[in-house]
Amino acid sequence: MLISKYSEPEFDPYGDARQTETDDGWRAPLATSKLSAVLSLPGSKSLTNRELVLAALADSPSTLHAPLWSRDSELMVEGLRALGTGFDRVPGSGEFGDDLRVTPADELLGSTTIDCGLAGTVMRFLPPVAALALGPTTFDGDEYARRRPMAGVIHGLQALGVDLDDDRRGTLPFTVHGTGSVAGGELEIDASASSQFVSALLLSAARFERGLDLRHSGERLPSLPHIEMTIATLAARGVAVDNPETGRWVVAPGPIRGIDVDIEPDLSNAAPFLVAALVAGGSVTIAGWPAETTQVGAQLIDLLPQFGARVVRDGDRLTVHSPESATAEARGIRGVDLDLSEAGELVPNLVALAAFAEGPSTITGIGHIRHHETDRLAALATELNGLGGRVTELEDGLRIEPAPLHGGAWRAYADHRMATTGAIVGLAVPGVVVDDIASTGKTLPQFTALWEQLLA
Ligand SMILES: O=C(O)C1=C[C@@H](OP(=O)(O)O)[C@@H](O)[C@H](O)C1
Ligand SMILES: C=C(OP(=O)(O)O)C(=O)O
Repeated sequence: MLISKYSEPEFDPYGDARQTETDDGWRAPLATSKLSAVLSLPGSKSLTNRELVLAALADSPSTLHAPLWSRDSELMVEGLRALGTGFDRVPGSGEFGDDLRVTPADELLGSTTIDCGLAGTVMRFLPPVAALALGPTTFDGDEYARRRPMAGVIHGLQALGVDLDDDRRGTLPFTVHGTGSVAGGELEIDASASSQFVSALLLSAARFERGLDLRHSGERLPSLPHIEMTIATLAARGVAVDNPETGRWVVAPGPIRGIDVDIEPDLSNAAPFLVAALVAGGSVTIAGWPAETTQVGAQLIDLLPQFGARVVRDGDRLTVHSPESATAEARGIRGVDLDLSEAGELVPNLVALAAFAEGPSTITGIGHIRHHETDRLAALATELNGLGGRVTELEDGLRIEPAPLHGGAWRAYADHRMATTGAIVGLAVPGVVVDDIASTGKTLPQFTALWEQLLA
């Protein structure tokens, strides 16, 4: 359990979830009538953690309005605080917690240890920051975090001349021996395993003495919208990223501006609620949907209609209605054939939807999600098949065939999106028990409370 170092009220990333857990797990509630819910969601993990890093590297203080307060953002704050960054909670108008004032350190200082938990953004985005700090910083995390790929960041920093001691394992734990500056310059990395390698280096690049001329050399580059998000957050702080050709990014050295920034609601965390409209029937509305965004969750607007949903936007409200072809006997969900290489983090929830479709689905381009919080391809196949599903693992994806599901245990593997996927299945299948619903605290500590609101 993570103890917040903030002043009162203490922040508990597992608060709502813990209250609803029993000894054997969380009994996923069954939907007993059609949904008609309007929900608001807390801030985006990807935006919050980028803005925290950039605020810490900026030349003046920043304020984050309506940031995410969750395990991943807490770990990012604690990591940056350990390097000397100042944080103050300030009352804000957000529904889900205070605003956050970030005061950059005069000089970043190492001689510390950073706990990355299971957060990809923390383990990838902070080592370049630690390289800019004076003194050694040791990185470690949860047990499974030691299996998540880090090579692009580790070898990338080493190639830039940073003294990084990783016992040649290419994973956590490792120590960055920061000297207060990074030379920067030309660099080639393979980011096939995670777009976060590219984002990590770009976020700190303007603070390198020669900036960065970064090339990606691998066969594929997953999660491109997340790199676009990195570029957009840098641009808002006066850092231009030149993209002269596919797979190459150039950043000139220069200041990163302190700014006040509104954090958008997390659109990937909208996925379980929107998917629920198709599984349980009825409609689900998310309030506060941004007019424009770089979040990959926005792709749900085009993805859900492929399963048969009707999606309506009305100002800042996005509503998903169950398929018009739905009847009292059938949900009317269509099977799909999708390449989700850009939207890997949406896969678990969409696979649950495919499990209720009338025809088979194939989802490809997602080999990299074997390196997310768990091997998501194996986890999804194992858990759905354990409930009677017919899911086959492909080299870079999954094939899902229609099959009647029955209740039983659903393992979350400490993965927030596996936990929410179990909740979706449990909407329509009686007796699904999720072993670790508290893992939703990684990015959405309010998950179980919002799920109750969804079903109210
Ligand atoms: O930069 C980010 O905020 C993220 C990038 C993606 O990582 P991968 O490229 O490893 O899939 C995504 O899946 C993850 O949830 C968040
Ligand atoms: C892959 C994910 O997280 P992380 O930021 O830890 O990579 C995710 O949230 O789906």
